[in-house]
Amino acid sequence: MYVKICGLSEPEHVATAVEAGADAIGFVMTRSPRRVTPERAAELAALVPGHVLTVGVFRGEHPDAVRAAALTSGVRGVQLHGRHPHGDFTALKDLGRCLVRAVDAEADLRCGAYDEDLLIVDAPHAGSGQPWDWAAVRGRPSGRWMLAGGLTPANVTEAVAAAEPWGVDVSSGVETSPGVKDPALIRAFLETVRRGA
Ligand SMILES: O=C(O)c1ccccc1NCC(=O)[C@H](O)[C@H](O)COP(=O)(O)O
Repeated sequence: MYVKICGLSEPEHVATAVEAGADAIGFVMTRSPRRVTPERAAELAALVPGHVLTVGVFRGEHPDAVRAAALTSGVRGVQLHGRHPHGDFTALKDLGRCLVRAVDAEADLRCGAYDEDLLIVDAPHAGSGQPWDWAAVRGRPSGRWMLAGGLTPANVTEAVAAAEPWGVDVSSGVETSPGVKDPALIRAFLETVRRGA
Protein backbone atom coordinates (compact mmCIF):
# COMPACT_ATOMS: atom_id res chain seq x y z
CA MET A 1 0.00 0.00 0.00
CA TYR A 2 1.47 3.33 -1.14
CA VAL A 3 1.26 6.06 1.53
CA LYS A 4 1.46 9.83 1.01
CA ILE A 5 1.57 12.17 3.98
CA CYS A 6 0.44 15.62 2.83
CA GLY A 7 0.71 19.19 4.08
CA LEU A 8 4.05 19.01 5.88
CA SER A 9 5.74 22.27 6.85
CA GLU A 10 8.25 21.41 9.58
CA PRO A 11 11.58 19.55 9.25
CA GLU A 12 10.76 17.42 12.33
CA HIS A 13 7.57 16.15 10.70
CA VAL A 14 9.29 15.45 7.39
CA ALA A 15 11.89 13.38 9.28
CA THR A 16 9.16 11.49 11.14
CA ALA A 17 7.27 10.67 7.94
CA VAL A 18 10.47 9.44 6.23
CA GLU A 19 11.56 7.34 9.23
CA ALA A 20 8.07 5.86 9.59
CA GLY A 21 8.15 4.70 5.96
CA ALA A 22 6.11 7.17 3.90
CA ASP A 23 6.37 6.65 0.14
CA ALA A 24 5.51 10.26 -0.70
CA ILE A 25 5.39 13.60 1.10
CA GLY A 26 3.29 16.55 0.03
CA PHE A 27 4.01 20.28 0.36
CA VAL A 28 0.96 22.46 -0.20
CA MET A 29 1.84 25.52 -2.30
CA THR A 30 -1.66 26.86 -2.75
CA ARG A 31 -4.16 28.64 -0.48
CA SER A 32 -4.40 26.54 2.65
CA PRO A 33 -3.57 26.60 6.38
CA ARG A 34 -0.75 24.26 5.33
CA ARG A 35 0.71 26.53 2.69
CA VAL A 36 4.48 26.76 2.36
CA THR A 37 6.42 28.94 -0.05
CA PRO A 38 8.40 27.25 -2.82
CA GLU A 39 11.57 28.31 -0.98
CA ARG A 40 10.39 26.65 2.24
CA ALA A 41 9.38 23.56 0.26
CA ALA A 42 12.91 23.46 -1.19
CA GLU A 43 14.41 23.43 2.33
CA LEU A 44 12.07 20.62 3.37
CA ALA A 45 12.51 18.61 0.14
CA ALA A 46 16.28 18.70 0.65
CA LEU A 47 15.77 16.58 3.79
CA VAL A 48 13.99 13.81 1.91
CA PRO A 49 15.93 10.78 0.59
CA GLY A 50 15.56 9.86 -3.08
CA HIS A 51 13.33 6.85 -2.53
CA VAL A 52 10.58 9.08 -1.11
CA LEU A 53 8.63 11.15 -3.66
CA THR A 54 8.29 14.86 -2.87
CA VAL A 55 5.07 16.35 -4.25
CA GLY A 56 4.05 19.98 -4.64
CA VAL A 57 0.29 20.46 -4.25
CA PHE A 58 -1.49 23.14 -6.32
CA ARG A 59 -5.09 24.10 -6.98
CA GLY A 60 -6.26 26.48 -9.67
CA GLU A 61 -2.89 28.03 -10.49
CA HIS A 62 -1.84 28.57 -14.10
CA PRO A 63 0.61 25.91 -15.34
CA ASP A 64 3.33 28.59 -15.68
CA ALA A 65 3.02 29.37 -11.96
CA VAL A 66 3.03 25.67 -11.09
CA ARG A 67 6.13 25.17 -13.24
CA ALA A 68 7.96 28.05 -11.54
CA ALA A 69 7.10 26.77 -8.05
CA ALA A 70 8.07 23.20 -8.95
CA LEU A 71 11.45 24.35 -10.28
CA THR A 72 12.16 26.58 -7.26
CA SER A 73 11.16 23.92 -4.73
CA GLY A 74 12.75 21.00 -6.58
CA VAL A 75 9.81 18.69 -5.86
CA ARG A 76 9.76 15.55 -7.99
CA GLY A 77 6.00 15.39 -8.24
CA VAL A 78 3.29 17.92 -9.08
CA GLN A 79 -0.27 17.43 -7.80
CA LEU A 80 -3.04 19.43 -9.45
CA HIS A 81 -6.07 19.43 -7.19
CA GLY A 82 -9.62 19.93 -8.45
CA ARG A 83 -10.93 20.20 -11.99
CA HIS A 84 -7.81 21.28 -13.86
CA PRO A 85 -8.28 20.83 -17.61
CA HIS A 86 -6.37 18.17 -19.49
CA GLY A 87 -4.31 20.94 -21.11
CA ASP A 88 -2.77 21.87 -17.74
CA PHE A 89 -1.30 18.39 -17.44
CA THR A 90 -0.14 18.44 -21.06
CA ALA A 91 1.54 21.80 -20.44
CA LEU A 92 3.51 20.36 -17.52
CA LYS A 93 4.50 17.05 -19.11
CA ASP A 94 7.92 18.29 -20.25
CA LEU A 95 8.85 19.16 -16.63
CA GLY A 96 9.61 15.47 -16.20
CA ARG A 97 7.88 15.37 -12.81
CA CYS A 98 5.48 12.71 -11.58
CA LEU A 99 2.07 14.24 -12.38
CA VAL A 100 -0.70 13.63 -9.85
CA ARG A 101 -4.35 14.43 -10.57
CA ALA A 102 -6.52 14.85 -7.44
CA VAL A 103 -10.29 14.92 -7.92
CA ASP A 104 -13.55 14.12 -6.19
CA ALA A 105 -15.50 10.95 -6.93
CA GLU A 106 -17.65 12.59 -9.63
CA ALA A 107 -14.69 13.12 -11.97
CA ASP A 108 -13.13 10.79 -14.55
CA LEU A 109 -11.53 8.16 -12.32
CA ARG A 110 -9.25 6.52 -14.87
CA CYS A 111 -5.64 7.11 -13.86
CA GLY A 112 -3.88 8.31 -17.01
CA ALA A 113 -6.96 9.86 -18.61
CA TYR A 114 -5.28 13.28 -18.26
CA ASP A 115 -1.77 11.90 -18.90
CA GLU A 116 -1.14 11.84 -15.16
CA ASP A 117 1.00 9.21 -13.45
CA LEU A 118 -1.01 8.92 -10.23
CA LEU A 119 -4.62 9.64 -9.33
CA ILE A 120 -6.05 10.73 -5.97
CA VAL A 121 -9.77 10.34 -5.29
CA ASP A 122 -10.58 12.82 -2.52
CA ALA A 123 -13.50 14.31 -0.61
CA PRO A 124 -15.28 17.28 -2.25
CA HIS A 125 -13.38 19.68 0.07
CA ALA A 126 -9.66 18.94 -0.10
CA GLY A 127 -7.78 19.01 3.15
CA SER A 128 -10.95 19.30 5.22
CA GLY A 129 -10.54 16.03 7.09
CA GLN A 130 -14.15 15.12 6.31
CA PRO A 131 -14.78 11.38 5.85
CA TRP A 132 -17.00 10.51 2.88
CA ASP A 133 -18.57 7.41 1.35
CA TRP A 134 -15.31 5.61 0.46
CA ALA A 135 -17.16 2.40 -0.48
CA ALA A 136 -18.98 4.27 -3.27
CA VAL A 137 -15.80 4.35 -5.38
CA ARG A 138 -14.87 0.71 -4.92
CA GLY A 139 -14.11 -0.79 -8.34
CA ARG A 140 -14.54 2.53 -10.19
CA PRO A 141 -11.04 4.06 -10.37
CA SER A 142 -8.47 2.30 -12.52
CA GLY A 143 -4.68 2.24 -12.37
CA ARG A 144 -2.53 3.64 -9.61
CA TRP A 145 -4.97 5.56 -7.41
CA MET A 146 -4.90 6.79 -3.83
CA LEU A 147 -7.86 7.23 -1.53
CA ALA A 148 -7.95 10.52 0.41
CA GLY A 149 -10.38 12.51 2.51
CA GLY A 150 -10.93 12.14 6.21
CA LEU A 151 -8.53 9.27 6.75
CA THR A 152 -7.10 8.79 10.26
CA PRO A 153 -5.10 6.10 12.06
CA ALA A 154 -8.43 4.92 13.53
CA ASN A 155 -10.36 4.54 10.27
CA VAL A 156 -7.78 3.88 7.55
CA THR A 157 -8.10 0.09 7.80
CA GLU A 158 -11.87 0.33 7.34
CA ALA A 159 -11.45 2.81 4.47
CA VAL A 160 -8.99 0.58 2.63
CA ALA A 161 -11.30 -2.40 3.02
CA ALA A 162 -14.21 -0.33 1.71
CA ALA A 163 -12.56 1.22 -1.36
CA GLU A 164 -9.64 -1.13 -2.15
CA PRO A 165 -7.27 1.61 -3.31
CA TRP A 166 -3.67 1.21 -4.50
CA GLY A 167 -2.59 3.81 -1.93
CA VAL A 168 -3.75 6.30 0.69
CA ASP A 169 -3.17 10.03 1.25
CA VAL A 170 -3.67 11.83 4.56
CA SER A 171 -3.34 15.31 5.96
CA SER A 172 -5.84 16.37 8.67
CA GLY A 173 -5.90 12.89 10.21
CA VAL A 174 -2.29 13.25 11.33
CA GLU A 175 -2.76 16.75 12.78
CA THR A 176 -3.84 18.18 16.14
CA SER A 177 -5.31 21.28 14.40
CA PRO A 178 -5.33 22.47 10.77
CA GLY A 179 -1.71 22.72 9.64
CA VAL A 180 -0.18 21.35 12.85
CA LYS A 181 1.14 17.84 12.29
CA ASP A 182 1.60 15.38 15.16
CA PRO A 183 4.58 12.98 14.93
CA ALA A 184 2.77 10.33 16.98
CA LEU A 185 -0.22 10.40 14.61
CA ILE A 186 2.07 10.23 11.53
CA ARG A 187 3.74 7.13 13.00
CA ALA A 188 0.40 5.60 14.02
CA PHE A 189 -1.04 6.11 10.53
CA LEU A 190 1.91 4.46 8.81
CA GLU A 191 2.09 1.60 11.33
CA THR A 192 -1.63 0.91 10.91
CA VAL A 193 -1.45 0.89 7.12
CA ARG A 194 1.67 -1.29 7.09
CA ARG A 195 0.06 -3.79 9.48
CA GLY A 196 -2.93 -4.12 7.20
CA ALA A 197 -1.09 -4.00 3.85
O1 LIG B 1 -4.45 20.24 2.47
C1 LIG B 1 -4.94 21.29 2.02
O2 LIG B 1 -5.18 22.26 2.75
C2 LIG B 1 -5.22 21.42 0.55
C3 LIG B 1 -5.65 22.64 0.07
C4 LIG B 1 -5.91 22.79 -1.29
C5 LIG B 1 -5.74 21.73 -2.14
C6 LIG B 1 -5.31 20.50 -1.66
C7 LIG B 1 -5.06 20.33 -0.31
N1 LIG B 1 -4.66 19.09 0.20
C8 LIG B 1 -4.43 17.99 -0.63
C9 LIG B 1 -4.18 16.65 -0.10
O3 LIG B 1 -3.53 15.87 -0.79
C10 LIG B 1 -4.81 16.13 1.18
O4 LIG B 1 -3.95 15.19 1.71
C11 LIG B 1 -6.13 15.48 0.88
O5 LIG B 1 -7.00 16.47 0.41
C12 LIG B 1 -6.72 14.80 2.10
O6 LIG B 1 -6.97 15.72 3.09
P1 LIG B 1 -7.53 15.29 4.54
O7 LIG B 1 -8.98 15.00 4.42
O8 LIG B 1 -7.25 16.51 5.36
O9 LIG B 1 -6.73 14.11 4.99
